[in-house]
Amino acid sequence: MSEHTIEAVGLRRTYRSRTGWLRPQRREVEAVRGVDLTVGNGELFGLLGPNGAGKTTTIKLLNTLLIPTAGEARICGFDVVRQTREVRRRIGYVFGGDRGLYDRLSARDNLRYFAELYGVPGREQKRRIAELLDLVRLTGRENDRVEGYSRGMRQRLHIARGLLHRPRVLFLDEPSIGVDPVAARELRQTVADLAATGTTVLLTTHYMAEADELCGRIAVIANGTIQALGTPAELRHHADGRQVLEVEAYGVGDGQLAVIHALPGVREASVVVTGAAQVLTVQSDAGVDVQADVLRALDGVRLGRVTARQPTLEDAYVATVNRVDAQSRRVEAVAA
Ligand SMILES: Nc1ncnc2c1ncn2[C@@H]1O[C@H](COP(=O)(O)OP(=O)(O)OP(=O)(O)O)[C@@H](O)[C@H]1O
Repeated sequence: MSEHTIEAVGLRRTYRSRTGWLRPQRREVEAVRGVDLTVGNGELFGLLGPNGAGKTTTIKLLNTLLIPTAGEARICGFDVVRQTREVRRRIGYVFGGDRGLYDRLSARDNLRYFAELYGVPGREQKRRIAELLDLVRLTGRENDRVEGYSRGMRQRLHIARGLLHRPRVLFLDEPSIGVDPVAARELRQTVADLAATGTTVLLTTHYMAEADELCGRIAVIANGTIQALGTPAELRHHADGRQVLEVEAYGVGDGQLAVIHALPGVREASVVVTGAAQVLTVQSDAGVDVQADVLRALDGVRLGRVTARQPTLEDAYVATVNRVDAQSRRVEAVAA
């Protein structure tokens, strides 16, 4: 089992909570329902999925913050339940957002403080901190107070903090959440540089482009299970044999979307709101020209640009996630 840096077999986690006050009811959420995963040494692996898919729960099961309801996992050969100390020594955890740094201290002093906390030997601290400031491109700003940092800079400092004790594995949970596109690009560069140092990275993200650019392999997770796993190129094959029509529109309703979905040759149809406009994306079999039918179904809706294009990794992802949504709706209907 131990030739993999991360290995999970049949991982499950059910949350039990109570809702209501007068008549409390028990509620169970199966957040992770049997995840099998192996990540090799030095790999940059992405967990990609929509909100509530189970990404954070999976990370927390692997980094010992949560105990699995069933299944097992090992990090560098150590069991996450029975050998937590061994595991913790070898991992770092960085999550998106602003918490966890001391605003009134400089980056250097923050790192000094955490180096003490993580037991980095005194004689090593100075060199390690300088190395990390360099890696996360904060050299030159290291003596400024963190309160003046942008979100992207803070996030890079978080990464440096997570690496102080030279972990073999770094868990990065949604690193670019709330970070502007330019800063997100710098952040991605930091993650790529980090992977080049041989650290194994498990990254969760909503952003397809981020996963595509950075990750050697990606697992698409939805509804608590892995729906697709492979290199970005392999995942793109899920959309092979398809073509995509994109229509900018203003006011597409659910009824019209259902009609488009039912058209001959159409495999997926979804609407995303971008600013004032909607973008309707229709995936169809490559040999079938659905454009005229789609435009007819949109009769009365104000339309903008209409583009036909080849499928991207994002389309493959949408296809996978929509398939899961449809399945779970069917299961709910049967249960009702
Ligand atoms: N502490 C908790 N108690 C009860 N339910 C929880 C708890 N934490 C998460 N859940 C539920 O478990 C499911 C998976 O959540 P999780 O946070 O792992 O998803 P995620 O893929 O990380 O989502 P996001 O991208 O929104 O962070 C969701 O339905 C969520 O509501």
